[in-house]
Amino acid sequence: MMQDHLVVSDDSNHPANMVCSLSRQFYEKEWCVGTGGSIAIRDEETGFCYLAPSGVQKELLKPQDLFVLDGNSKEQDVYLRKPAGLKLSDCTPIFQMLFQNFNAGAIIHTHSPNAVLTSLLYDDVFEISHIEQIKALPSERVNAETGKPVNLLFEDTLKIPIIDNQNFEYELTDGLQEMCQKWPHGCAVLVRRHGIFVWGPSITKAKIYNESIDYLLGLAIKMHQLGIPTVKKN
Ligand SMILES: CSC[C@@H](O)[C@@H](O)C(=O)COP(=O)(O)O
Ligand SMILES: [Zn+2]
Repeated sequence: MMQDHLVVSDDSNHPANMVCSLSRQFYEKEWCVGTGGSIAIRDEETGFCYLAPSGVQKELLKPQDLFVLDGNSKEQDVYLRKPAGLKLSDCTPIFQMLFQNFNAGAIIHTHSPNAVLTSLLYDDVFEISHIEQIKALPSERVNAETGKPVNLLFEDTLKIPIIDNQNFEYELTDGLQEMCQKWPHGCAVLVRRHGIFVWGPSITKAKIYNESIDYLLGLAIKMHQLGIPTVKKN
């Protein structure tokens, strides 16, 4: 029972197609090379979670390579689709923790060189302020009328916590969960000498957050080289 109908669709916005097309894009950006990185999407309507297999070249992924888990179930590993001969992403415990406990609709994990370098320039938290692009990222504030989160302002400071890497991906889950509890409005955690996890309520939002953060991390590295502080004191 391959359940191909769960992953085969003409719609380019179908989660299975999005995992594949974004994995290709992220390979081109050197965020997901040599099998590194992974993307997971939870379909808002069905609650089904689309996950990539482990240890494969992510830029070559096809929808038929994807696993589908039932995100509606209290049990962790209810497989709706399990491709033969493939193993679930090592990031799965982290993805499930973010889907279940922090309402993530999509998670992007990359080994972006900007993320790895930035994790070596800051101790516990990456910080940057007064750069226009931070306005693409969520703040702690909510809109009084809609109750929905609003984005950071130009003069706000974006903060992203950093945790230390471990030998195995699953060993990062508790540290990441701790940071999500400490920073409930955050959308990213850097993993030192490894990369970054970025999430959002949808894959569109997660992609915008990931791109914006990477742009800011790249700027921060150059600012360090030029001796410019990344947080502006008025
Ligand atoms: C280059 S191996 C990288 C893995 O250990 C891991 O960090 C990773 O990003 C992808 O794991 P995967 O199991 O292929 O989804
Ligand atoms: Zn990784």
